[in-house]
Amino acid sequence: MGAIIQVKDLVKSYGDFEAVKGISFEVMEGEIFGLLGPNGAGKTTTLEIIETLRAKTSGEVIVDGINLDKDPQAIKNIIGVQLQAAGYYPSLNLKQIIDLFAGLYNRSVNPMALLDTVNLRDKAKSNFKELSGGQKQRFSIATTLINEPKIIFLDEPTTGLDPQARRNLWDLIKQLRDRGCTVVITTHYMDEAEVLCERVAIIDSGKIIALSTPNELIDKLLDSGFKREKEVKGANLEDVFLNMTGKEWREG
Ligand SMILES: Nc1ncnc2c1ncn2[C@@H]1O[C@H](COP(=O)(O)OP(=O)(O)OP(=O)(O)O)[C@@H](O)[C@H]1O
Repeated sequence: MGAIIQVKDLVKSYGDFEAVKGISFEVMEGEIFGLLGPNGAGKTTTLEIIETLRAKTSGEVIVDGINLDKDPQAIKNIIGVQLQAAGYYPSLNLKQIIDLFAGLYNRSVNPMALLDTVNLRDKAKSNFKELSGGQKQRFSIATTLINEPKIIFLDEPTTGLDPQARRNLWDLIKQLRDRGCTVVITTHYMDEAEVLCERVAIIDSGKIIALSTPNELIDKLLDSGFKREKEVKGANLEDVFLNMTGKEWREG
């Protein structure tokens, strides 16, 4: 499969400050691609430029053969973007919000089937503000799927979730990939990137400093003679926690 996203020499300046300093990368069709980097590295800026939500300073972005400069609307039609929670209508219930979005996209969707995908069928009649943090995250992922996108963008989708909810969201993201969706994700959790991503780009101060599979990056570090200071045990505290509290969703 070929590249579905091509980014070439992308630059973004905010006034005198260059937040993205000429980065180039490709995302392959059907992969889960991770953008990793410390706070302020330029991940969200890069993502929002590709999503057509922020103007770039220079460079080229092509999504599924569509040039961002020529037809941003055509790009919008084939992508799913996880919206900020604050963007939802507080007085509508989940089913009504899905119906509303489906109308905006001019798509016919089965709201209950969509809620099943993210394990929220029981909450169909609840308002968004009545959901827990994990439920809100899952619902926001459900809304990215309404227009049956070829690519979905998830900006730190598991931040603030408990270990059960994180693992279940990982399963959901893998299922979307298995259904043919390309997924671009940003995260600060390296365990998440290692489990989910076929390839990752590490961004630091607006530049890509590494781009490969997690395995290759780890092997390269080991080849350089790297050794952990503390010997690693066969399990960690998260394994203890999950073993004692179970892996099922905790909040409906
Ligand atoms: N609208 C803006 N105006 C001015 N500077 C901005 C603007 N948006 C982002 N920046 C700056 O650009 C840099 C990159 O920000 P960006 O949000 O892309 O980083 P990030 O990698 O997503 O960080 P985080 O992990 O904290 O979300 C930061 O130094 C930030 O302060």
